[in-house]
Amino acid sequence: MYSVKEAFYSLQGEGARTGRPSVFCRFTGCNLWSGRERDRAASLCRFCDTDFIGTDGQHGGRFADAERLATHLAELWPGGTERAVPYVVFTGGEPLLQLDTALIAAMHARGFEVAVETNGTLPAPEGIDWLCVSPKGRAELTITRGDELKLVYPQPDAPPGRFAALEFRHFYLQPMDTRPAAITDGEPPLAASLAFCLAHPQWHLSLQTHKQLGID
Ligand SMILES: C[S@@+](CC[C@H](N)C(=O)[O-])C[C@H]1O[C@@H](n2cnc3c(N)ncnc32)[C@H](O)[C@@H]1O
Ligand SMILES: Nc1nc2[nH]cc(C(=O)O)c2c(=O)[nH]1
Ligand code: SF4
Ligand SMILES: [Mg+2]
Repeated sequence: MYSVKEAFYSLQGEGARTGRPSVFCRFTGCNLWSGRERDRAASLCRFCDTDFIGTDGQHGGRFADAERLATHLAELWPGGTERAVPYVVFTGGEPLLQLDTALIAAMHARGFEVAVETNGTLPAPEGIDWLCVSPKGRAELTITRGDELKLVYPQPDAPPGRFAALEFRHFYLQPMDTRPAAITDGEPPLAASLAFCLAHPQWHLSLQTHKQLGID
């Protein structure tokens, strides 16, 4: 059984594949925050910009097996795009609480490339085509290799230097959107991220372009 908060077709807004049309599957639940505002200040991840409670979002629901969820997600991909490789991004919440080899295989069988956005604290199943890890300063990172490391910046307890020697192909700083958590102290994230990237060119800037575009 899989619990999905919402699923939608949009453009990847972040990281190395920014701009790529993608089906997003947002799983319910996370291991670093309950999702309830009253628990935010005491959680391991405090700046989350996402509602991942329940299954009541667009195209959300509970799916009995991998075949049913894969069929549901594949229906969100537009027809008539013969030259595009279909692309699904599993996110959440924390997708590695639910994503398994059966679902990856079912998406591959439908022609999809499979991407994952994870906090990197849980083991990843085999077969993921694009792994994006976004470390959270207060949580132990157990995934130390992948395609892109996308660090929300600044996090006082997660300086970029801690991650710079890990085995990733791309290193991104993503300015923290302080609105969800009503964070008002500290340096402005965009200016701080820009300055850090210019001073440490291993790191590239990732903007959350979907927010600028006003899309999901
Ligand atoms: C909502 S998370 C879901 C996937 C997974 N739990 C994770 O944290 O990577 C998706 C992406 O949004 C980023 N993110 C969450 N809150 C953010 C914020 N306030 N500002 C910028 N990025 C944020 C996360 O770091 C992650 O890269
Ligand atoms: N357009 C768009 N791109 C995204 N990339 C990662 C997202 C996420 O919430 O994991 C996300 C999202 O929520 N929307
Ligand atoms: S950003 Fe990711 S790890 Fe942090 S609470 Fe949100 S879903 Fe969980
Ligand atoms: Mg998001």
